[in-house]
Amino acid sequence: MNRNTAVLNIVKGDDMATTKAFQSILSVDNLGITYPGGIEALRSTSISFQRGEFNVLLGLSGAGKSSLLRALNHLVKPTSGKVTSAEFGVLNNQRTLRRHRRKTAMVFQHHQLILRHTALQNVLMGRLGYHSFWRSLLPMPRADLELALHCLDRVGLADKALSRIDQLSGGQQQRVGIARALAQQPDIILADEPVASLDPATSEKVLTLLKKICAEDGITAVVSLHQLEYARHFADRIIGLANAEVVFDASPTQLDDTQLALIYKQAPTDLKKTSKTKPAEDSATNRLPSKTATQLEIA
Ligand SMILES: Nc1ncnc2c1ncn2[C@@H]1O[C@H](COP(=O)(O)OP(=O)(O)OP(=O)(O)O)[C@@H](O)[C@H]1O
Repeated sequence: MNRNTAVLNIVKGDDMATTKAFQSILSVDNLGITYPGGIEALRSTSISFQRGEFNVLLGLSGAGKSSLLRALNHLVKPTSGKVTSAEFGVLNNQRTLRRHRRKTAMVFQHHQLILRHTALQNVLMGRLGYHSFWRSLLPMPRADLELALHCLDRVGLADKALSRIDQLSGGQQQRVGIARALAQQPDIILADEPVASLDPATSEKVLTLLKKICAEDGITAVVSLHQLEYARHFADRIIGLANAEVVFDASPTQLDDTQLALIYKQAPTDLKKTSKTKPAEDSATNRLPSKTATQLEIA
């Protein structure tokens, strides 16, 4: 069943709780992204993201995941089509964009933290969007400090508040990245390959934390991943991209070998041979097994 049909059917059922669960928070309409030089990263794509949903973007390298994700707050400018925030409207002017960005936090693969600053100072950066340029030159208000400490506590790093980022492990750094996103008090978190630099055990911990926090705070997440097993495990909804187009958009339970073949452009029989092993099973080396579906995406 097409996802939109499924949503409509439920909404028609007049179940108010379910209707609320499917409230759109952000949508893209006929979105196209073409980079200078004519590389088409996204072709006329329309998607509606629902409040509180944990969305995972899957696809081969170059499929268009980062471009779509970054277009959601205009870090990449769409060439055609539009992005609409349910709260602030179409992102077609600076004022709307600023308001939308303030409530849309980003988590990056390489954290984008300032290494020689403390964890607390980095988390406080999440508050900058709430202050004027001039105000941000002064020490941050006490309420912001308390909020930043609370965010560090939620990611289990209260005791590292005064540690420099370059004294933390990769997993701890990413948790600081999540705390900084939280300090923004966002409605939406965009996470671009947030666990690509982490080992499997740490990746699972970071994704578990991100999912838990989003569920607790009703945050909508759009997360690009290269690991199929994590997508299956954590996503409420998987959006599969191939060749700059959405080729799959449904719950993980509907992602069968035929659909995977569309995303990874392989024959379903080839996928069967390689899609069974789970990433955590190769615990001896703490690396992904050499022939798992998780690596189909990386190929
Ligand atoms: N700044 C850019 N300038 C020109 N072309 C770009 C730029 N960024 C991305 N592209 C191209 O756009 C296409 C989509 O790239 P994108 O980074 O969105 O894919 P992706 O699915 O996120 O890939 P990956 O998983 O490797 O990050 C690719 O062909 C890529 O080379």
